[in-house]
Amino acid sequence: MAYAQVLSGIYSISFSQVESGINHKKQTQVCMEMHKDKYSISSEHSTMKIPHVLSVAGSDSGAGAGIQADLKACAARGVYCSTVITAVTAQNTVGVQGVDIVSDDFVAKQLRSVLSDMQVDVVKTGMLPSVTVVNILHQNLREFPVRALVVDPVMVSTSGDVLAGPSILTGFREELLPMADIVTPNLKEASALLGGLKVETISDMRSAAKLLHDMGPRNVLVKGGDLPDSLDAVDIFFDGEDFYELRSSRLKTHNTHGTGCTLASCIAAELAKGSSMLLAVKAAKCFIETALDYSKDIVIGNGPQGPFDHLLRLKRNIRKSYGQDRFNPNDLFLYAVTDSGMNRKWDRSISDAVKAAIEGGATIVQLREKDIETRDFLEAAKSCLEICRHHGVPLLINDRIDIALACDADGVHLGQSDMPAHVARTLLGPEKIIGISCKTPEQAQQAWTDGADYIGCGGVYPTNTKANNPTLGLDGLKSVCSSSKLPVVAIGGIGISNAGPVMAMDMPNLKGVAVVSALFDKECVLTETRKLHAVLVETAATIAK
Ligand SMILES: Cc1ncc(COP(=O)(O)OP(=O)(O)O)c(N)n1
Ligand SMILES: Cc1nc(C(=O)O)sc1CCOP(=O)(O)O
Ligand SMILES: [Mg+2]
Repeated sequence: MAYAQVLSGIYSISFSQVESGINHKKQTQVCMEMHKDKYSISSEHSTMKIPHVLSVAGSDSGAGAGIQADLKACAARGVYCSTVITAVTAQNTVGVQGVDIVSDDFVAKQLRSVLSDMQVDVVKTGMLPSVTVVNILHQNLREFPVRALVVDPVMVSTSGDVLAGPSILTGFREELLPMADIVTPNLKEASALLGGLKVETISDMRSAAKLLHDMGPRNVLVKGGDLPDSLDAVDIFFDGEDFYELRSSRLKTHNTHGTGCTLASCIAAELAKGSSMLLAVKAAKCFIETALDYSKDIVIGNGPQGPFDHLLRLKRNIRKSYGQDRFNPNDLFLYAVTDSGMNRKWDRSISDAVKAAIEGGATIVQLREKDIETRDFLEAAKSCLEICRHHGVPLLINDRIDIALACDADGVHLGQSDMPAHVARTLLGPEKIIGISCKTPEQAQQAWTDGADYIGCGGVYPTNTKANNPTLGLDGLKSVCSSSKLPVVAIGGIGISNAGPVMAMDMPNLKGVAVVSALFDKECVLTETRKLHAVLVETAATIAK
């Protein structure tokens, strides 16, 4: 019953773009009946609606991509997945040895079987081998509307084998893209959809996203995994108004077969659970990064490109896997920490300061409000949370677990004299982010044991913002980084002039810098954040060379 209530909450989240497609579900009723010594649940219809994705795609006998990847990705995200198989491929880690296309009639039959009966929330498409199949899908979606359509315009396998000819492009352009809530092409697919336009740089990706958006999909994600000379895997997300550059670290692994199918399926799964589009995309990217990292050394097959393991969650410590889902260490890249005194001095509200920092490129925000009333802190936290959620940026609260709980912030940052991390974990649960300040290797090791998600290490340089704060220097930062597996963010006296040398230390777990006065003790937060962001990006690019 509680689960049914939770789900009804999820469905109340509006999908304004797809409202016309909402499938009105039958109301269900449950009654608990007591029969002597036992309870039974009776209902006229089923009482638990499980989020449901229908994958319309080809089968991969090697099970790294296609329908098999979609099934595993949805299972990993806790979502039911039904399937319509459009083609059967004989495929392994070497390449595609054969393709047997399922007849158009039988694709139509499968679609009708599922859509007419099973209350699908989101349809995700992969390999669509002919324009006729696109027509059939289009007709079925008009007859059986769903809440969202995710189109992965598969044309070529990762091994380079062609899975759909150029004739499919007309079907995509004229029928599927105008109905799609998101389309997720890689560089080659974006170029093909745009008639051979060159898509080779981040700037090309932005232009391509805009042009593809003009074809009708509500959102576009151009995947830059194949970008040459890029330190990170950079994708461009465009929602028709704003561009977002989504970065994740590029992992050294050959086990990448099926990442495109998995990404699209994860987006579909998150949408089916009620997520907004940007959060769905971010969660999907984070899942891929975690799965690739977990699978980087597994050996399946003798070919150049192996599959990865979607179901790591089953094999890992539950808390850590939850942790990986909702916390992406790359979010520590530019960490904005507020200070009410500084914002008061410059006559702006906390929420205006936070908004400007995010617009300038801050990737995570901490409210560190040492001298305001609890009631005012809570109000400020709620309005900042709204801004942060809108931009997909996590919001943490300094010291005050009560405030974090009351406004449902994404987590807390705690110092050595604050509540111990393991107690905070018990109070906050497995999904919240916990950061711990550490100045020594011993504290860093304890933070890991206590279940923290990241370390804040400082003061790297002398600071006026925190009284009597010892300065560790770059050497102190290095020794904390080397003694922990946790991601680290450097803090203390960092600004535009000295952020470069911090990041240039190139410690693998040093993910970014946290700053207070460099952003907030300035007249224009937006300008200062942009400048610092540019310095960090430039340093990262230099290191990559
Ligand atoms: C990212 C980050 N790192 C360190 C700190 C300092 O936290 P703490 O030691 O609890 O000191 P106060 O901030 O509470 O004065 C931080 N806030 N953020
Ligand atoms: C809040 C805080 N914690 C520190 C630590 O060393 O743990 S230094 C610090 C203040 C950082 O402010 P600024 O960027 O203005 O120097
Ligand atoms: Mg503290």
